[in-house]
Amino acid sequence: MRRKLAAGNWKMNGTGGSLAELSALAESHAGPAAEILICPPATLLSRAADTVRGSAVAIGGQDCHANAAGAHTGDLSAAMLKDAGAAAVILGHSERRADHGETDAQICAKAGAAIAEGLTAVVCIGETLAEREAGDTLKIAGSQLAGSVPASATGANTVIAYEPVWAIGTGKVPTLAQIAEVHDFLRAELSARFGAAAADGFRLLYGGSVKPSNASEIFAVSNVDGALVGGASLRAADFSPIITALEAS
Ligand SMILES: O=C[C@H](O)COP(=O)(O)O
Repeated sequence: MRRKLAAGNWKMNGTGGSLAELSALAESHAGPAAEILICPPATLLSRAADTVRGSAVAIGGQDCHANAAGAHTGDLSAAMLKDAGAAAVILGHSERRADHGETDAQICAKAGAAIAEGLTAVVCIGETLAEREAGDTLKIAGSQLAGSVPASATGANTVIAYEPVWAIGTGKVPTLAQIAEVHDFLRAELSARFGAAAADGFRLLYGGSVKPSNASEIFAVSNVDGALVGGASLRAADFSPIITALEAS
């Protein structure tokens, strides 16, 4: 049985004052039925980890380098994230693919490094609007999944987040049938690669304009094991009802 996961990606948002939102979240979900993960900017990782210590909320990074150490100005290794208190790391988010030109091969190497360090790799994939309109959604999902997920991945160390690029921060959400089509496809692709039993262990998150108002219907979709939430994860008042909806699903 897969444990549901509510993951929040704060992206490039948040300073010290934002930690009050984390405290509020931890207090209102003391014994959650779902796993809760918040990925703040790297500048807040240590303080966020201190803030949630002893609670049910885990902390994650938003990227890591594939190498363990060295001359990579501005980058952080998986070991550094772990040292700062992270239990997981988001990799291959579409904003990193677009802003930093990250390729599937680079994301795969980062995920392998994160897994080797004991972090959960949250690997993101998803099509652009042009790709969807060209009828290439499943082709893109399949190739990004195959290229970005390392051979060392298991359901215990890797989570897949399906995030259609056109749904991120736009208020546009795919139909429930469109979400189901991709998630069912991803499960089948994982099954073909890792075998049915192993594939069954991977959590598949949906991401893109998830809000308290649409969370319940999305969580009822086949093979949706949780969400990767951006804007609505910044405030406990918004993220909390999403967690509650996931717990009830
Ligand atoms: O990582 C999170 C996603 O990019 C979703 O962002 P959003 O909930 O603001 O649309």
